[in-house]
Amino acid sequence: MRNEMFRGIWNVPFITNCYLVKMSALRTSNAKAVTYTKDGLDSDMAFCASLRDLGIFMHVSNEMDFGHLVNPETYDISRTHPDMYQLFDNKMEWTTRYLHEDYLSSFDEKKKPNMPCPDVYWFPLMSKQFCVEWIDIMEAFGQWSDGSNSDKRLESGYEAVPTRDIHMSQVGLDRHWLHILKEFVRPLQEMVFTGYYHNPPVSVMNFVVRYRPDEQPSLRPHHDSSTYTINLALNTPNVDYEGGGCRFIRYNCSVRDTKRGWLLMHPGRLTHYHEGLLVTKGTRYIMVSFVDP
Ligand SMILES: O=C(O)CCC(=O)C(=O)O
Ligand SMILES: [Fe+2]
Repeated sequence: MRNEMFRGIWNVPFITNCYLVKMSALRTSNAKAVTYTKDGLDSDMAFCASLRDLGIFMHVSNEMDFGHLVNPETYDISRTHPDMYQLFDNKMEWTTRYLHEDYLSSFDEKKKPNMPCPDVYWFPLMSKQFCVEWIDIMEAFGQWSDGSNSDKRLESGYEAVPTRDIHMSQVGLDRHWLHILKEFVRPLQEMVFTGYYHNPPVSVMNFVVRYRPDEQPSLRPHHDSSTYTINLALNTPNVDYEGGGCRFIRYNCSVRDTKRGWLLMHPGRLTHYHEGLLVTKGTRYIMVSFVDP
């Protein structure tokens, strides 16, 4: 019943926390005996006992979805977009809200995967709402790195190709992001890079990059320290910014028309030397992971 294998209405001896009352049941004269107090019983027990004594029936229904009650132990209203942090407490709603509506279509056997450049794959992953809230969370946190080579967040303290970025560990979303990698990204990877299996994917570098003309407008050619990299577009070219995109130098092939919520997946080294193209106006945001360094 709780897992919705059955839908229906059940007559039950006890209800608690939250209920709807048909007022006419309580407007009868004997309903005056309904009480929340009875020796030795807590208030819910006392209430239900008095309803039973009066022959007033209680029911539980799962015929309709009424939404959910948040768990106040884990729902942290001090966070920007606390629902984003509810992945482990409220998985079903989280997935409905934040996974891209076309995510599953990538697994359609009749469909050929999108490959905008050689061995660069392109999949819908996260919803528009996810992208909007993810950017909000980063901007509310606001502590973008300074783009220099020294980076205290890394074990080595050194970043060879620095970006202006925020790491997921800084905003308490690293566990959530690793779960996304394991549950949603890994199955896509297994489909296109066949025979490579690594579960769970390992990733220590998970970050949002911000490109702006007056801050960091582009990223010089480099390899990533990854087996494969994912690069998720969080906003939209020619709407939120001009220019931008990712160029794969060996193939002289660029992806400029990136789509919000879609990820690019490409090998990190050797063949996929790449660069971040110049943003000439506005702000471009991407979420990047170096998977299996
Ligand atoms: O701007 C891009 O799309 C490329 C980003 C990138 O290569 C990186 O962050 O390592
Ligand atoms: Fe890169």
